[in-house]
Amino acid sequence: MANIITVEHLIKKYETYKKGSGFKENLKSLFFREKVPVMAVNDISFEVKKGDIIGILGPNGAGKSTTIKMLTGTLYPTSGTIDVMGYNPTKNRKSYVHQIGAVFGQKSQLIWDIPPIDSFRMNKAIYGVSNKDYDERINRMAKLFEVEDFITRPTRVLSLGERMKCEFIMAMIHQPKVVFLDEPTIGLDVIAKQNIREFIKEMNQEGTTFILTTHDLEDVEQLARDVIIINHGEKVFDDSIENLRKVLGAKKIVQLTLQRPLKQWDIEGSSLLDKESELNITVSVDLDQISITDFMARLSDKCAFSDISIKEMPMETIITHIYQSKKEE
Ligand SMILES: Nc1ncnc2c1ncn2[C@@H]1O[C@H](COP(=O)(O)OP(=O)(O)OP(=O)(O)O)[C@@H](O)[C@H]1O
Repeated sequence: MANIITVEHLIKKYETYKKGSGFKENLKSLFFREKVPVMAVNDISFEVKKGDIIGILGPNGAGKSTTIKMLTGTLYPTSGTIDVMGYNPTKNRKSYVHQIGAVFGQKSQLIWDIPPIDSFRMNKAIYGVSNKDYDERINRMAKLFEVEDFITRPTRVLSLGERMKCEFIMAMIHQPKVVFLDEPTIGLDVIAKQNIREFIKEMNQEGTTFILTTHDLEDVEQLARDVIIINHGEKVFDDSIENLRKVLGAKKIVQLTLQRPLKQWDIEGSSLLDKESELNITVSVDLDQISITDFMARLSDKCAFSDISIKEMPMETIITHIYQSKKEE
């Protein structure tokens, strides 16, 4: 599939100033300020395919927001190139913003004192959307999101979940081909999160490409087809979600409630991960060494248990492993 975004050797260096501690140091810094560079994004290259949903993950301060800001053209890169559908985001701003949409969980695009429906109309005028297209899109999105009841109330009285639904509608009125989402489900309850995710899936099926940064791994598991992980400004993973799941090998996590305490764990191809109590244990099973059927047979021979649950390796464990392994290198 064709690339919609190509990023090459992207670097963003912020300059901060060292602040002295104590009176003497503070006085000195009035006349001489020592520059301290922060490499927020340090030589990152990647590509995004048309129609993809790509998740950008990373711990706090990794450089995700800085990357998204450069992609949307609100921040100049120190060096490197960004190509989004043939556009350089910091040049030809006017035509570029017609092609993209953005939803930032921490920042509203709606006008606080007027109802969302009026903000929508404002975007309609800014982007020159025809009456027919506007009516069609608004009706459809309003139905999908069930926002009819509250889009006529001032934005400032809306709940966070209601406002976020309106933020999405606001970003989609001009039918952008690429949409950037920075923490779009932050602070939302499970139902609101699910609504937002369904909306993203639906818009993606109609051809919109989404670039998503989030700390919510559920967002990534449910939405992303490809994942980029950045840590300390550097790219440490760039592959499909399937391959991300396989980073620690083909493993299953088995939780057991035993009937009698076990002296030791010795089933080949598996290892004890956690012992919550004498009778409650968690085991990791390596499917490259033992099939789950053989493991179950061995388990039944070895011990009596009253409860069992078999799960995938948690995404959190995999991602923490990726963050840490890069740190140790
Ligand atoms: N304007 C700025 N001046 C100086 N340093 C900055 C500036 N903006 C961000 N930084 C620094 O750059 C690094 C990357 O910040 P960024 O906001 O991109 O991280 P992030 O991955 O989005 O983090 P989070 O998940 O906490 O939002 C951080 O160390 C941050 O302190």
